[in-house]
Amino acid sequence: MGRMGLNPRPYSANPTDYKLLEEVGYGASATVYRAIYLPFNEVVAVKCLDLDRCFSNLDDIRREAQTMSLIDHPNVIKAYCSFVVERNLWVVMPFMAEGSCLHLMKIAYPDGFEEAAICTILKETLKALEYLHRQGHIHRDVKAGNILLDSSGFVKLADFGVSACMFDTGERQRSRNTFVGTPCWMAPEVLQPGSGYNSKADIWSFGITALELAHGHAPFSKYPPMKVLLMTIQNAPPGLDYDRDKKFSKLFKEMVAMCLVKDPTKRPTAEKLLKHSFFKQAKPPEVSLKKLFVDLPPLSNRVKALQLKDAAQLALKKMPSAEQEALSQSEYNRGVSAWNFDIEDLKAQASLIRDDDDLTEGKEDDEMIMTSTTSAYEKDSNDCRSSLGQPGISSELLPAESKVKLNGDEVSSSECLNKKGKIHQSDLVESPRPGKVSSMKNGISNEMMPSTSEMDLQAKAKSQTMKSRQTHSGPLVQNMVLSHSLSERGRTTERGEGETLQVTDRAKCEVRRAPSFSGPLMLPNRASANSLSAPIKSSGGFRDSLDEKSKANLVQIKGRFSVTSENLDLVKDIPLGAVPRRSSQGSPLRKSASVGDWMFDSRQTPNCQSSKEFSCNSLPANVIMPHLQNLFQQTSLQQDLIMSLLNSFQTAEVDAAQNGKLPPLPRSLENNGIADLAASQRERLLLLRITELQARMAILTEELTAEKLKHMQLQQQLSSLSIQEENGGQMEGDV
Ligand SMILES: Nc1ncnc2c1ncn2[C@@H]1O[C@H](COP(=O)(O)OP(=O)(O)OP(=O)(O)O)[C@@H](O)[C@H]1O
Repeated sequence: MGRMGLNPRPYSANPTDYKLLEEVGYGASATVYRAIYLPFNEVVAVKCLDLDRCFSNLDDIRREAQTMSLIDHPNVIKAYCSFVVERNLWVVMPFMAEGSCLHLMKIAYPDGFEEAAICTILKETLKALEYLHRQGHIHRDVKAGNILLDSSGFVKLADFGVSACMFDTGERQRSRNTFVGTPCWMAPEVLQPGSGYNSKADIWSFGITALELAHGHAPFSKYPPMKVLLMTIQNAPPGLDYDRDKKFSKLFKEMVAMCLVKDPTKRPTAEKLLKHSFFKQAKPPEVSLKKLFVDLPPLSNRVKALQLKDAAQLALKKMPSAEQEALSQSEYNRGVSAWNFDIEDLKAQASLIRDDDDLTEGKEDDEMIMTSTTSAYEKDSNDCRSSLGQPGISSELLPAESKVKLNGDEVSSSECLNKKGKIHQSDLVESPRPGKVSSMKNGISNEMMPSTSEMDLQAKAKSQTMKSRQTHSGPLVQNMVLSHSLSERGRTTERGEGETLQVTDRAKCEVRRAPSFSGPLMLPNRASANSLSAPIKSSGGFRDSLDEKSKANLVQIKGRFSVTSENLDLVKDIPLGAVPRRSSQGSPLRKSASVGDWMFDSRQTPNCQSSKEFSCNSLPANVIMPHLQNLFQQTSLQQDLIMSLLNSFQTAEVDAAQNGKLPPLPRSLENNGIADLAASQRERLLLLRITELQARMAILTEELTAEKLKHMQLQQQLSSLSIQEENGGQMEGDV
């Protein structure tokens, strides 16, 4: 790799020529440092990509770095050079002293920017997109977190981590049928692999970014990624349509609406969009943007404050993933947010969620902000405070104080609140050793939680009474997918009732690897970092475990969901409310475990009462019969689905055993050398899941049996009725 680009002043590929200073940002796979390039005594940014945490192979990364180096546009960040240092790829770039728009909003503009600033930011970003698209690139990760500002207010679009070349063929082209990007910002066509997409996907993300800049967060950003995915596909596109948006001009609303059209062919190109009247009013960046940060402390201090905030937030949420999984069992019965096996239920849930729910939650967030905002940085402190609480959960429920470790020093969240920007330089990362950057993370830990069963019970009980809806969203890590929503709520409440979270060395974990919602869908080991951003790739894990028949019928793979043409038709035909959920009891038929045939159990022959019920039934048989058939069909379908899920779990276990691998261990435990404990916990959890599925299958089987029985009885009644009718007819004839 080495030197790249057309820069007349070449930068060396020697890591010792760079003095890494403080951290100024981190993403899903990278940490960014302010650095000095010693030969020129020039400030640069060095992005240290942890190659172990990247999905791409080295060739892809090399290509991306090459792409960055060939960029030549004032609104697109270019790479001066890049080179490998141990297991990291260092990419040297211009330093953007004010960081990303996302950082800025998180620190000082939690409700978004005013329209004039948004207009300028968007126009500059659009110029970057217009250039990239003209060069044949799709950026694929347009969002506020990737729009950087320098000290003059100039705007540059960053992060080619997931960009693609429109002219690519073969493998790389095919990879564009996978999920790449960050769920909230992803266009519907990107979320539906197989349909393919092009530069218009960036226009959708651009529209979402406009909403993000207007509100301080992207639409749906508080929901788990899988829900975001469904909402993006099924709901009407978001827009500037609510009361809170009255302050925005018609032109702005119109421009956003043009971008957020589900049919990509109906979206304008970047070139055309730039000509929209909204952008005619844009002021130069140095006029409308510089004032946004003029009163703020230096970027490194802001980043530090955000890290503390993340850490405090994490301290409230974090627990060993095995515990999280166990906790989520109750929720899993019903069909959880991320791992929802009941597609119809999930669709219904998604369609019930309105964007203005976000608004309500936002207000709840705001209500938790404690003090008035006398200075921009004080705002951050307040923001920090607000982030400590789960939206909708009152401050009394929060622990008295949560402590985090920052570079070895224990810092309490209240200190974070009181610091008001006065973070001592000594707190800062000084100069990480080349190649060791990924290990220099702020540690945070929490005390071991109560036992799984205890927690589960309490979470179950408390989740019933919690009014607030789960509002996190975040990385869909394979081992953590069961951990969201209800379980989180239960846990938070529980902690709120007197449990003071403490830091122990035993359960250290990395702040940026925490399950932060509104983040990426990701595979295990993929770090969630930017809190609000990271790539998403389909796991395909579930697909692999489908049987051959299912594979043959496979029409779509959506993350962990595989929809087959077979079950698609059936699912389509099932009326939503008709799916039987209760368990019927006393079935006379039992499934033989050995042969799988239906056996009649004489001890459980229905009593007279039930027969009477049937005979008293005033509904004619021809009305009941189709309904029963329908129920029968649904129950069979559910049984099939459960069987295939069960198979998939078993296959996964067998595979793991054959490969000598267990499912990935919870990172915090792994780090603390108690991997064995974690492995056995995971085994227990898998067994639990299997048992639960089996129990569910047994219930469904019983229901099926009951329906079959009713069917038989109705048939008997029908035949006796027809015999009676025949006899009656004959008697009339005789008379
Ligand atoms: N040149 C730069 N100057 C200053 N800050 C930067 C620079 N590049 C990146 N950053 C900061 O670092 C953060 C992470 O960088 P980046 O987005 O490139 O990492 P990433 O791992 O690709 O993240 P993600 O995949 O989550 O988008 C940015 O959001 C920004 O705040």
